Amino acid sequence: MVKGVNAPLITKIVTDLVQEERKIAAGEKERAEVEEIVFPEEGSSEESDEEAVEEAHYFFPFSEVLTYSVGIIKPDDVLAGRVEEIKNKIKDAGFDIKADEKRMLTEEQIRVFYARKKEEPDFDAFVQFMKSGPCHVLIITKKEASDAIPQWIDLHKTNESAEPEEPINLPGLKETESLVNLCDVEDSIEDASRHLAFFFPNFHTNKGKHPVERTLAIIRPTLLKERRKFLVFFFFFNALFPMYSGPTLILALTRENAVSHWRSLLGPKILEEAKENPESLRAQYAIENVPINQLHGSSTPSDAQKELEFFFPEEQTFALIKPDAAKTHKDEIMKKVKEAGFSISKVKEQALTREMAAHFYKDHEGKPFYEELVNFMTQGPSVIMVLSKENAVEEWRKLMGPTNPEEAKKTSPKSIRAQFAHDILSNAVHGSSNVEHAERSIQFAFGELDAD
Ligand SMILES: Nc1ncnc2c1ncn2[C@@H]1O[C@H](COP(=O)(O)OP(=O)(O)OP(=O)(O)O)[C@@H](O)[C@H]1O
Repeated sequence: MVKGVNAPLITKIVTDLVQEERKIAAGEKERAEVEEIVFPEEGSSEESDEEAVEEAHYFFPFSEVLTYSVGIIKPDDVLAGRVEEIKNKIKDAGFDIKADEKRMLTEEQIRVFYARKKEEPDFDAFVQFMKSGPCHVLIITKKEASDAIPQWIDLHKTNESAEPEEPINLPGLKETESLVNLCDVEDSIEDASRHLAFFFPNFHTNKGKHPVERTLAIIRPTLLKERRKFLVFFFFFNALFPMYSGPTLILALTRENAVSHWRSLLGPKILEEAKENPESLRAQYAIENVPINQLHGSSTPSDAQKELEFFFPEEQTFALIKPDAAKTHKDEIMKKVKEAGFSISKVKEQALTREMAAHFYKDHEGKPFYEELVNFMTQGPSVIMVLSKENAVEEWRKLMGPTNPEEAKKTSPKSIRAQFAHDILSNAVHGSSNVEHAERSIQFAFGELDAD
């Protein structure tokens, strides 16, 4: 019970507010402007423009490095169930594993990868050994923005030059084990990129002359309300994922050196200083009698990363290329995945067990096509992937297209199912239907089962 309050007045206020909300929802009234959120500006990270430019070459997103290596875990270690252990040691040594595929290597692949050893007397026997069982082919990167390869070279060199009794040891490795012994990696950057193209033709490393970078741009409420035409400007950037958060427009802008480029277009953050440069956007779009600048841009690539992760968090989904499509259209489908902007966080080729197929399709148990579906899904290797992107679950479903390829051809002719599906059962790809399913499937396919 509330005492000492003007109940009729409170009732009136609440009723008025509800009425107002209804009018806003019906589009009859505009919402009153809310107090502006002030974002930390460049001052929070006192870095010069030069430094920002300097840092900008570590292309965004997510501090990925430009150099990748291909590593091979040999059949004896795979047979002995040591793959996870070796992968963990690679990670503990500061490397990141971008992809992992279990494969039977062909003689050609072995001879190409180990070309540097071809003069060794027992090379043919070694090739036969490598063909004796499945290997794990890894894409390895260094986590920080530094080159992955030199560290492998260092390890290799140290290993070769050291006394035989004193192999280099990394923490956690047995005396006779070095990373070089555990997982073969090529010696040079040139070899690395050649092998990457050879083993993972569709793995996109973003190695361009002008690496693409992203930055966050914010158009503050007052300007947004007054100058909507300003948005035309963003055609000069590749403005992705426009999102309205109340009355503020938040954009992820993409181009080479996006952070420093956007900052230089904005001009100084202090309006008085900006006005000295009338070409600057902050000067052009200053609002009379409003002392705050109307446009925000990330100060540095690392600030951009933090801000973008906050406003556009990356999502993961579970995706699978079904057995018949994996056999016939794998490369084309992987290409479409890349072109749609997904990063492939994990990938492996594996034939589903009945248990796995039943797990992925448990909602369909009892349906007339269930048995046929499980049989179909277990008939050969599938390509199993974790895909990352903003809004990944929905985006992947959109890229897959409708379940039935006949419908897909009509409504989404560019979708994977329109282009590569055979029929409603054999429809090329699978994707989780929501984030919870995706998490469970990822755990099921790459967590517990991998550890077995
Ligand atoms: N009527 C049907 N006849 C035969 N197979 C079917 C039929 N309906 C669905 N399927 C199979 O079952 C799978 C799961 O069906 P669901 O309705 O969940 O489709 P989806 O969500 O588009 O596909 P997925 O779950 O594979 O991503 C389909 O991908 C397809 O292989």
